[in-house]
Amino acid sequence: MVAAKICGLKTAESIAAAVEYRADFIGFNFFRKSPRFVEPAQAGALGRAVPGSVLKTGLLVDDDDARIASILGSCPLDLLQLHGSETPERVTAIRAKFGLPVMKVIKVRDAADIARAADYEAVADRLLFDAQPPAEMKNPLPGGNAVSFDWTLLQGFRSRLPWMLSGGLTAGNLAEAVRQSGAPAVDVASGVEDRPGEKNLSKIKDFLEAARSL
Ligand SMILES: O=C(O)c1ccccc1N[C@@H]1O[C@H](COP(=O)(O)O)[C@@H](O)[C@H]1O
Repeated sequence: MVAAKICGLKTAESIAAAVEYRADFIGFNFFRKSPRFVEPAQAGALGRAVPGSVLKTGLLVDDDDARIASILGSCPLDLLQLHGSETPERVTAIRAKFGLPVMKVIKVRDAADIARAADYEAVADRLLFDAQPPAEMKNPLPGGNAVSFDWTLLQGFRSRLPWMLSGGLTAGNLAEAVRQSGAPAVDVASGVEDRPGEKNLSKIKDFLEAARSL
């Protein structure tokens, strides 16, 4: 079994499916330019239906303290996912100010990117490896682009921190992604959707069942 996070949830139905099929984490996306963006007040209301055993994650991209405080004022969260270019110093500051665990995202194209994870070992609580979008992609998001990287780059990766794999995962490629990377946990946004921002409940079920079967 690998732990699983379903990210970019913004309806009661998709949250109910994630809870029913035993997601370990759910993610609310607070990056305004994303098709998965959810208003913090709406996320706060949706979050009331999430049992305490499922960690509510807030996806943030290079937000300042005022915005993070404002989000947390409307939406209690268990984990902050920092998906921008936050430095180790910024991660330290966010963690100290808000008193919440932080998952720092490392965007991967080659082995040098994996090595950058070491910069966050002492300051983050978790790591998440996502793909860097290819240079030719037009208007990529900072994540959630349904793009994978070479999973074998993570083979033998060791960290004192718990870590997750993301980037272009689906129920169909999950077993191979976990086999090649050794990931103990996985995260998905696009791979459980019909269109950007539109979750498909059957795909959520299939993804979570696939994760539990590994
Ligand atoms: O999903 C988004 O719209 C998004 C926007 C900005 C930053 C990150 C975003 N999503 C995260 O990206 C990865 C990969 O997603 P996908 O499965 O390839 O679509 C995942 O960790 C999402 O949490």
